[in-house]
Amino acid sequence: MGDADARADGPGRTAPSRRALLGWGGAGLALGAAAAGGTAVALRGDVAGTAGAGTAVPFHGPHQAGIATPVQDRLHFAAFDVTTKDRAELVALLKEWTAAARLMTAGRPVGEGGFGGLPEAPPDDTGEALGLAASRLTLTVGFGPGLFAKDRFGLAGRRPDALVDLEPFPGDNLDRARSGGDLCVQACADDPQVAVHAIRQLARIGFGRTAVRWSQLGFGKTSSTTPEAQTPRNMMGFKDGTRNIAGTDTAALGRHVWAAARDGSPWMAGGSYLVARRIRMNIETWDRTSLQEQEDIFGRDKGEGAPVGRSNEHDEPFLPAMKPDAHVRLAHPDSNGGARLLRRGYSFTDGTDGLGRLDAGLFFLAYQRDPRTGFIPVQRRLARQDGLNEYIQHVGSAVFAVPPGVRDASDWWGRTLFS
Ligand SMILES: C=CC1=C(C)c2cc3[nH]c(cc4nc(cc5[nH]c(cc1n2)c(C)c5CCC(=O)O)C(CCC(=O)O)=C4C)c(C)c3C=C
Ligand SMILES: [Fe+2]
Repeated sequence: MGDADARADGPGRTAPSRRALLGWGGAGLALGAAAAGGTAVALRGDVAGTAGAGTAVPFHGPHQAGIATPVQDRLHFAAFDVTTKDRAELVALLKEWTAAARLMTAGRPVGEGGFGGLPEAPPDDTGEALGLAASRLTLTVGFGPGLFAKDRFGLAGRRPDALVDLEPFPGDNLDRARSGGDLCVQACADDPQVAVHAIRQLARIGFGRTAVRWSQLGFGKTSSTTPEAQTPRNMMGFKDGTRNIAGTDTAALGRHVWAAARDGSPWMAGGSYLVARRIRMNIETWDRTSLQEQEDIFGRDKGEGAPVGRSNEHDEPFLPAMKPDAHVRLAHPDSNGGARLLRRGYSFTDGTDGLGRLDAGLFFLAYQRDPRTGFIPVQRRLARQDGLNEYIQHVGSAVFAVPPGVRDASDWWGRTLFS
């Protein structure tokens, strides 16, 4: 039995899965190959007639899907602590996660499915996505700094210099319970149930080896990688993502997003670095702020999204025309030595804070080739000078090395790191 066919059913214990016992692994390989071949119509269901239809995003490729691929409507992001101390168990987990992700992104249930198997055992798949379309589900995995700690998994010498611990920025009010993590999985889909189902299956497969540390649901993407499409709006009502890096801009992606072997960690070539920040908005205060003040704060108008002094959203910003503390002026590459980020964040509303205010904001996700020349210099400037700071607070933070894509049906998340 291979690593991928062992599943933990308690701390330190592994048991053969029903999938392994019944030998369904070949079906996963065939589906992975189909997904790799290009856009596919994905059917999720155990038996003919229960399946939905929809588009699947190819799982295999040089880069993980979910970075430069078009942004979906919904997010479920989860950070995990690795609870096993055993490197072989961690490798087995990553292989099992890869096999499950390959199936789910192709619109298939995990393992043997949600019903019809051995009546004595729980089904391999929890079932809530049966009959739903693939919904452009992408699953993107990342490795946090803790994974590379000395005397843990023998990875200390492989920690990329770019995987820095983020410094505290002025104004941060970080909640440790919503920060950090050894592993992360970003699940994006057009159907929230599909994204939530995917994280749930991975958490379940990881039982005994990982535990969910924190998670975040998101809606209403606040940035897109498709500039030709309508720019989405954030919870402050402004178009967000106008000057994002496009998923088709291979030159900008190569320069600012994809890590290269020459950057110092060859295992990361084709990967990227993710910074996640949970940013709470004081929307009740914002809602009492005049339109002029709101527009000054961003340096763009609220209707069209045009930069100050210009007429159209995609006109080139003229920074000297903006207030010195305007967000766009401070975040623009010209103010930060050319730094550019691929933003992929989502809005969130997580109930209320007990004081009559919505716990709402932006779950900021940014991919870059190196946070030391990407997020960090931009955030240093914003944290000190941004007029937006009066209305926002950073309450969660994490950074992850996002390895290259899974090449084919025999490959797995993290192979280049562990091999
Ligand atoms: C450190 C990076 C950034 C953080 C944190 C951040 C928070 C944040 N941003 C908005 C809303 C908008 N941001 C816009 C542009 C923009 N923001 C950043 C970086 C961070 N934002 C960059 C690099 C840029 C692009 C600058 C440029 O090249 O012109 C815009 C304008 C539209 C757009 O281009 O996307 C809005 C609106 C919020 C609400 C927020 C925290 C809650
Ligand atoms: Fe911004």
